[in-house]
Amino acid sequence: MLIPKGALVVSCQARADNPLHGPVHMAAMARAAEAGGALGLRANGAEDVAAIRAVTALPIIGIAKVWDERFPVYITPGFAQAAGIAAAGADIVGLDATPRPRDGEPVERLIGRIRSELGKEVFADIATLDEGRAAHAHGATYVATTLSGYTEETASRKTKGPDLELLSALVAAVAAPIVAEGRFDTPELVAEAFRRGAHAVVVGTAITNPREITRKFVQATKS
Ligand SMILES: CC(=O)N[C@H](C=O)[C@@H](O)[C@H](O)[C@H](O)COP(=O)(O)O
Repeated sequence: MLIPKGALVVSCQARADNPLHGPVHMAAMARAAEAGGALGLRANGAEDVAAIRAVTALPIIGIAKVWDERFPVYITPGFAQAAGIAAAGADIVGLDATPRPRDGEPVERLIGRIRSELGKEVFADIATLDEGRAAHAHGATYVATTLSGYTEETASRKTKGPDLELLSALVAAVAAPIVAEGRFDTPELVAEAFRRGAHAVVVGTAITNPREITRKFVQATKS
């Protein structure tokens, strides 16, 4: 299933150190997001994807994060991870589509194999306009601003807010549905992304991470 135009996609992820870690909490989070009007979901790991698949028919962007200090790429670095989340019920496979070193085949080959061998759409997380262009040329269905500010080359772009400039540049130059993701943490920023031509917007932390939301409020008690 594809992500409809104008969709709010909610990313339901909690790392191991987060009290909400685990498929039971993430499936509940996904149900809450759907009840609130989300038209798509993003989730990490086969367990969480399977638990979410069991409670919703919404399109799921599945990713599998693997941290390995030898490689900077951690979002679905190889075909084995992609196959795992596809088998768990993801409709779309999300992956790091930057040309950085990864534990696996080059990203262009990975995208091709996900499409031809798994029959899944590909959601390309990128950090620059050139990476967006390349991901589209390699056959990614969606191109998303997810990694802006999180790669060495773009570290200076990790401002408080999202990378709206990159979003606009991608919309102008890449003939694929462009998804706004990364630090879209207010309804106003979501509206701004759509004004700039985003196909969909993915929101994570601001909706599904109560620890971070609480920290923001606590900060206000100290200012
Ligand atoms: C850089 C990276 O690893 N981003 C991850 C990708 O899956 C997640 O940690 C983010 O929460 C997600 O992209 C949504 O963004 P935000 O939580 O800012 O709304």
